[in-house]
Amino acid sequence: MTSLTWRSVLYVPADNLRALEKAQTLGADAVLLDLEDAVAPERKRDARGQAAAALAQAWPCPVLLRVNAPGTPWHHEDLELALAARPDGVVLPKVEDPQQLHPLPGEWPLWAMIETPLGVLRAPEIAAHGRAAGLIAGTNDLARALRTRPDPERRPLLHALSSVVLAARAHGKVPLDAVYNNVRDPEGFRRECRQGRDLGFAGKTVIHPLQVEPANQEFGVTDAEAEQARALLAAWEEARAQGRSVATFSGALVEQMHVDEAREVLALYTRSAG
Ligand SMILES: CC(C)(COP(=O)(O)OP(=O)(O)OC[C@H]1O[C@@H](n2cnc3c(N)ncnc32)[C@H](O)[C@@H]1OP(=O)(O)O)[C@@H](O)C(=O)NCCC(=O)NCCSC(=O)C[C@H](O)C(=O)O
Ligand SMILES: [Mg+2]
Repeated sequence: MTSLTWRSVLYVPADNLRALEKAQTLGADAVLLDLEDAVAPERKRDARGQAAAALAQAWPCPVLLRVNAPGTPWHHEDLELALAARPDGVVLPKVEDPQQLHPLPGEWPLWAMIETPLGVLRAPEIAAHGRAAGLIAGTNDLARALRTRPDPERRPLLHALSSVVLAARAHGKVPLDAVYNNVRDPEGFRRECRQGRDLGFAGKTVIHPLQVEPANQEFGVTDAEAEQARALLAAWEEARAQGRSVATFSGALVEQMHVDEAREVLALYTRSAG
């Protein structure tokens, strides 16, 4: 499954051995080993060692490594680990400038976290960077920096979330939605997944085993959606065979972009099933 079709990306604190073991079995489309905010300063070294051991194992999915930000005391050693252990990608927190991606060694794809006001404003330049594979929204840090009030509908953050999607999509990169902190609120989690999907995010970052399958469902393609896409394509083929340039399906206009979208839906459906 390519990163274009990651529905769930599971954060795992790299100092939590049990979580590292468990993460291999949970069905997330990708796993993100965290050396940053989920790991206390005095545990960074242990976390690095455990991340190295985890990356040496065979995983059923791609594994990303979130390093500490440039300018922190841990950044260089985190990068050395990344160079040696070769994760499938490196996640850089609190990116505010594309220049921060330039000096990074290695050849792994970079995932830039957009979680500060400046990061949001510069998201287009960051997404345009050649090594950026995608943008990840970080609403815990962003909400704090913006001094927003908590809002179950994320209204104070909608502009920023859409900016992340817009910047990533403009440059053909993958936008991943932020985490939902309440791991015991399945309804709220699903609601936020649906909102993220409506906004254009490709998938969601998650923090707990209970969030993996719901994210896979909400960002995946249902049997009914696949059937709908097939029927639209059939209506299109029929119209084209009759020499018409446009078609209607269920009473609505169908043009080439709807056909492209239906093909994308079916490709995602096939990849998710496999
Ligand atoms: C949120 C948690 C601290 C909850 O922990 P806990 O209450 O201990 O969970 P449970 O007892 O329900 O756990 C049940 C079992 O599941 C395993 N587990 C828990 N979380 C994970 C995980 N992320 N990956 C794999 N396995 C996990 C437990 O070990 C239990 O296993 P078992 O012993 O077999 O029963 C905790 O879930 C957690 O630490 N989550 C990750 C937190 C994290 O990574 N935070 C950093 C990213 S969030 C962020 O801030 C993004 C961004 O930067 C921003 O600014 O927004
Ligand atoms: Mg953060």
